[in-house]
Amino acid sequence: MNDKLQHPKLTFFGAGSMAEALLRGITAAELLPPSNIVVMNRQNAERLQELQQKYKIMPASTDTDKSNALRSADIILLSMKPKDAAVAIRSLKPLLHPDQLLVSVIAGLSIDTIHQLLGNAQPVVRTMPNTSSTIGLGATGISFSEAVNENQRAFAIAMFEAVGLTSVVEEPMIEAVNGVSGSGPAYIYYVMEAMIQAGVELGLTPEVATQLTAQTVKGAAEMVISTGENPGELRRKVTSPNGTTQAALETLDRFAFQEAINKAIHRCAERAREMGDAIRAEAL
Ligand SMILES: NC(=O)C1=CN([C@@H]2O[C@H](COP(=O)(O)OP(=O)(O)OC[C@H]3O[C@@H](n4cnc5c(N)ncnc54)[C@H](O)[C@@H]3O)[C@@H](O)[C@H]2O)C=CC1
Ligand SMILES: O=C(O)[C@@H]1CCC=N1
Repeated sequence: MNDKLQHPKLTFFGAGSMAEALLRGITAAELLPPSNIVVMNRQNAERLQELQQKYKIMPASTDTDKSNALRSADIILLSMKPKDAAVAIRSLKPLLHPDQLLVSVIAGLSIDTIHQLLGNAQPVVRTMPNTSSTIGLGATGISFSEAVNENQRAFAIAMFEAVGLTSVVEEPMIEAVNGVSGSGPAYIYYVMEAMIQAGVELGLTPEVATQLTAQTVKGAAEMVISTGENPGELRRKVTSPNGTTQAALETLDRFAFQEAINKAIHRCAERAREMGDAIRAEAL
């Protein structure tokens, strides 16, 4: 990897919750000196000051600073909401040079739509990370446009490996990644909310119910990862015949729990495609 990409200049185009999750993970992993990182948003200067204080990065709040941050970046991380993507990416057209790398975390936004908006075949890395990147336990699907060179590919993978598990997939699989792991933390939080509520109804304090729930989820995940056994095998080891767990699982089946999760994930992927189509309609 040439020196330029060993310490590339990285500009965050968007400074919201996903951007901060990556920023925290990347700075904690010391992948880049904070002085190489510039963060910009639409207009919230206070937000930029907060990120500068927390991560020692450089804010870009004036129009001149923003243009300079985009022109001089080796990598631009597109981290605005899908509804804002078309306008933001079009604004890049007069600023980009051919060897700058765009890295997108934007749900639904395809590489081809980015190319349509820019009118060129800019090197683009399309990803679907999740907010667990904040603590280095992220799960990211990553795909590449043809123009991405080996150094850019290696650094992009290193960026997301710095914040968790990274899986190279063909671009059409990114919506499936969105359904399973991009939005996945929210499904687990939803289950945890219900577990905590039930624990409190049964007499536990909210603190104890939360601690027991969090440790149970963490332990179950670690059992899958460290034993190599699949969730079904591990579930059966918990389920004593006619015992307490079987009674609980039968209740979950009566409420079509697994079917609900399955349909939610398919709907999530479908929504990502809908959002991508909406951005593409703006690009045409
Ligand atoms: N939140 C999550 O768990 C995940 C989010 N994503 C994707 O990350 C992207 C951002 O999501 P969030 O961080 O949740 O949204 P957010 O609303 O928290 O942050 C969006 C940021 O983009 C900035 N922005 C919008 N238009 C801009 C413009 N024209 N110029 C400069 N900055 C602009 C906003 O000021 C804000 O800082 C979305 O596309 C989402 O699909 C992807 C994976 C997970
Ligand atoms: O809910 C969303 O659209 C974003 C993308 C994946 C997680 N959050």
